[in-house]
Parts: sequence; C-alpha cells; structure tokens
Amino acid sequence: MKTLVIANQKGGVGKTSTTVHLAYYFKEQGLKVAVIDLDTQGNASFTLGEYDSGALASGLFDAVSQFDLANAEGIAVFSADARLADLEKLDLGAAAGAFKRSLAVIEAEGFDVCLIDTPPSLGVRMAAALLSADFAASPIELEAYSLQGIEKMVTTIANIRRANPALQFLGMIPSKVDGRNPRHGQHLDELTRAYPQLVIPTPIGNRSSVADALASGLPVWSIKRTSARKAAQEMRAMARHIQEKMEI
Ligand SMILES: Nc1ncnc2c1ncn2[C@@H]1O[C@H](COP(=O)(O)OP(=O)(O)OP(=O)(O)O)[C@@H](O)[C@H]1O
Repeated sequence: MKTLVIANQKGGVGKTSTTVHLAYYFKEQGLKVAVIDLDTQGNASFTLGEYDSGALASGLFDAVSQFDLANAEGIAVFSADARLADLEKLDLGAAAGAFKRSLAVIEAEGFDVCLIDTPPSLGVRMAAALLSADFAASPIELEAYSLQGIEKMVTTIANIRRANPALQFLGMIPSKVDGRNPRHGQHLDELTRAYPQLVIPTPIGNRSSVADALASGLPVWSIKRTSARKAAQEMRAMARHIQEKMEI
C-alpha cells in the first residue's frame, strides 16, 4: 500500500478537494482506496460519506481491524472526530508509532492506496502522518498570504525527511487559480522560479463546479454541465500526474 499525505498548514487551499478527487480517480482506475480524514471538521468524510465514524479515534486505529469491510470496493473513509484532537497531546514519537501501526492494519486489509487529508496546522497529526507516509503533496493558492506559508511547509517536509527518508515530496499543486488574475500568473512564475522541481504542472482553476461537486459529494466529472468540463479535465490531469509519480 502506498500512502500520500495532502498537507498545507493554510486553510481553504484545496486539500479536501484534492483528496476527494484523487480518491474517486484512483477508485475508477480499479484501485482499492482508503482515505484517512485527520481534520476534526471531517470535511473529506462529509464529502465522501463516512465509512465508520469515530473508528479512527478509538485508540487511534485499533478498531480498524474490526471493521466490516463489506464496502471495500468503494472508498473506505476512516474519519476523525473530536477525540482525535487528543493525538495532539501525545509526543510525536508515540503519535507516529500509533499511526504506523494503524496504517499496517489498513494495509493488511488489502488497500492499494491510502490518502490522508490533514488539518490546516503544523501540529502533531500532520507530523505523525508525514513521518509514516511514502508521499506528500501540497495544494497551494496563488495568493500572497498563501505563498508566504509555503516555505514553512517545505522546511517541515525537509525536516521530516531526516526521520523518514522514504518520504517523497511530489510538490505543490496550484489550486483555485484564476487565469484572468494577473497576480496569479505572476505568483505562479515566482513559485516556479523559487522551486523549479516542486511545482506540479497540472494546476486546478478556480471553478464553481468544483465547489458544487464537493457540496454534493461527487467528483467534478460527474457534473454534466458544459462549464464543469474544463474543471474535470484539470482534476483528471492532476490525478494522472500524481498516480504516475506514485507508480500505482
Ligand atoms: N478548484 C476550486 N475552485 C473553486 N472552489 C474550490 C476549488 N477547490 C476547492 N474549492 C472550495 O474552496 C473551499 C476550500 O476548499 P477545501 O475544503 O478543499 O480546502 P482545504 O484546504 O481542505 O480547507 P481546510 O484547510 O479548511 O480543511 C471549499 O468551499 C471548496 O468547495
């Protein structure tokens, strides 16, 4: 099983949207997909439909092995609830240990890929996920306030790689990009100059169809409006790129 953490300490940049579309895309490719929703607001769970509410939180994932996996052809969502915040009280070593054991349980259930949606903070949950994962990717908005934070994210990943050298940072996914906003073009150029290897070449536009799709729990390609077509192409191109990089 390969694990991918979707992380950015900034809120509202498209982490859940990316996670949800990757999950649907991978499922369509015939992969058995698990999603761990580490955000206590439970956004990915809300969008995808919960697999087993609260199971993630009980002893972190101890309950996972007791799940009825009858739904396993679908997307299994292991969702966070408020108790997961307790993980923030553990020291990082203990949290990462619990996380790794839990991933091993999920892997033993035959999942091909596990996507981990994280909360918008550089807390213990995000660090434990990064310490346990194979891959990370960061959706990013091309707004000044968002770009300021990305350096911190890149540094965090570099630090984590000292303890988890297997972690590969796939890069930043420019999200909610407004093609008519000159500032976005300028910021994309700056970002690409600063991190030439780390800007994923399949940006996602700022498109209301993506928000509409998420609100109805569907991927954007299930919306049959003409205006959703471009968004669907972009999401699929992004997902294909990530799939190639993960070699799944
Ligand atoms: N490409 C897009 N175009 C337009 N709206 C989008 C797009 N992607 C996401 N959104 C909307 O932007 C908001 C934030 O997106 P999302 O929940 O994916 O971000 P997030 O980084 O997971 O947020 P948080 O950090 O709060 O969990 C949502 O209302 C979502 O519907």
